[in-house]
Amino acid sequence: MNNWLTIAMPKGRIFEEAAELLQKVGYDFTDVEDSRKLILEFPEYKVRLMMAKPMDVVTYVEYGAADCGIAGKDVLLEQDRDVYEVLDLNISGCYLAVAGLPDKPLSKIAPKIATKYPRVASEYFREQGEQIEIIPLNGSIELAPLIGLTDRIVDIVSSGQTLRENGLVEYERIADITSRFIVNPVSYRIKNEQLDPLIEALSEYV
Ligand SMILES: Nc1ncnc2c1ncn2[C@@H]1O[C@H](COP(=O)(O)OP(=O)(O)OP(=O)(O)O)[C@@H](O)[C@H]1O
Ligand SMILES: O=P(O)(O)OC[C@H]1O[C@H](OP(=O)(O)OP(=O)(O)O)[C@H](O)[C@@H]1O
Repeated sequence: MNNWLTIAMPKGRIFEEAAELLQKVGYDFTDVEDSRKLILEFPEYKVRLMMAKPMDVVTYVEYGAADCGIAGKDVLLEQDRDVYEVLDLNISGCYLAVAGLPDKPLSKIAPKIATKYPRVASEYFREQGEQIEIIPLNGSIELAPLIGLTDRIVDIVSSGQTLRENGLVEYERIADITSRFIVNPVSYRIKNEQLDPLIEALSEYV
């Protein structure tokens, strides 16, 4: 079993696109979608899938619990972990932006920013010369400016529907985001016979 490849897969929206891509290179994980199992084994491929929360994929890969995984660039920017980012899969495209109520200037002293990405937000505003106060949240970030909790949010935007339907506007765009194929540095060396062909095959389709 130790020559198997353990892949940390993000549950939810990325999984579907990632499974489609992996099917193109011969790995059919489509029936996984209906399962609640968290570890799934595929002897035919010598692959073990770990079904993880998207925010946790990089942790599993950094600690070697998974040899490789698929994570959004937002998570990689936020967590800054010791993994190799070997391929941009060009799936789950979105972007990180600063947003808030329209025509609302930033508070002069320590404007409050709600976000699931405190490190990204702090670095961004520091580069703008702004001293901010982070209000960390885990989801539905758009609520914060609506209830007067914060001046702005730093969150993911894709179609802009969530911002529009909540009367929020985008102020600045921080970074374009896609999902990336990441590898544990030790696995990259000792399992390169399995990893190199997979990365090579994927690179033909991204
Ligand atoms: N609206 C979106 N459109 C496209 N990609 C997105 C969108 N929102 C997030 N993503 C990407 O998908 C990844 C997972 O986001 P998602 O919000 O589904 O996960 P999560 O918030 O960790 O899970 P949950 O929402 O179940 O708590 C993000 O890291 C990001 O790269
Ligand atoms: O620009 P849009 O197409 O509207 O997409 C942006 C929304 O998508 C994500 O929310 P998600 O649905 O993942 O819920 P969450 O807020 O719990 O992360 C993100 O947090 C934004 O709220």
